[in-house]
Amino acid sequence: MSADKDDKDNGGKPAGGETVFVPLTALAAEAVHDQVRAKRHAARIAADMVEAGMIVGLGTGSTATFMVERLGERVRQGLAIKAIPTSNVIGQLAQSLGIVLTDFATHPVIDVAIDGADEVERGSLHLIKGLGGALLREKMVAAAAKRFIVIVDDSKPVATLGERTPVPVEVVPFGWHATHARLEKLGAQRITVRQGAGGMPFMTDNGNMVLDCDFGPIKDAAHLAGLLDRTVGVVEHGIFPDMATDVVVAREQEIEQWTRNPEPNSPKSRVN
Ligand SMILES: O=C(CO)[C@H](O)[C@H](O)COP(=O)(O)O
Repeated sequence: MSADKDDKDNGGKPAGGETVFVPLTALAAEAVHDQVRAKRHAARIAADMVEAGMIVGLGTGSTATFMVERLGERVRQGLAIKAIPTSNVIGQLAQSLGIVLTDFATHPVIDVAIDGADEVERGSLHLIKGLGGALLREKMVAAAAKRFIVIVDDSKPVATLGERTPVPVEVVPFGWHATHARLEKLGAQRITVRQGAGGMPFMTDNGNMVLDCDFGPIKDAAHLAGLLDRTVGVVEHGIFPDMATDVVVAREQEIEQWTRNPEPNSPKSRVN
């Protein structure tokens, strides 16, 4: 139903009092705009924490892309860093911006990794990651980092992990139906094969498939992560328990920083 002139003169309600559904396009666009600004804000704050001489892990996704762009600006201004990217696309972007890439053979320890997330559990700082499909390299880079800064807009924090987001699970294509059955036995209520271009299954940079597993709210993330770690056919999964050292949550104007150390899980708020 659309609102005609009389409806508008009547506060959006037709003469009969029936509710009119006004198209939300403008409002939705505004919300998306706010979210983009928030992501850019969080990204900038984290990129500005990087210091000269550091080895930096570059995450994947839209928020991480803003962070890499900001690092590129800083490199153009003279910041000397080397980076390990978590995906081919981010590696290409970083190189195009003049950021020097390195690898684990040369630098097995990363000073700081900066990445987005799909969910951040308030308090524990456990994460779900991988809706962008880069979870394996993201976890390897985060695991090698002394400090792992997660950058999100305020749509990402949740009370319980799994509230809104399925757990992406990277599986070997060989025998994936058997892996699918094992994941169902672990309690996945709904499993979706991630789709790529042309109706084909999505393939990660490592040549694997992704099964998005809806476990519902996850009471014990570390326990489920352990079960997934031991599931044959699973290469990696998107539960990152106890890995984030810092989380930067951005709204349009306000920033919250949650830090695991020195006071574990204590939210520190400041307004920028
Ligand atoms: O885990 C990821 C990619 O594998 C991303 O960090 C996650 O999906 C968040 O993406 P965005 O910053 O675009 O919201």
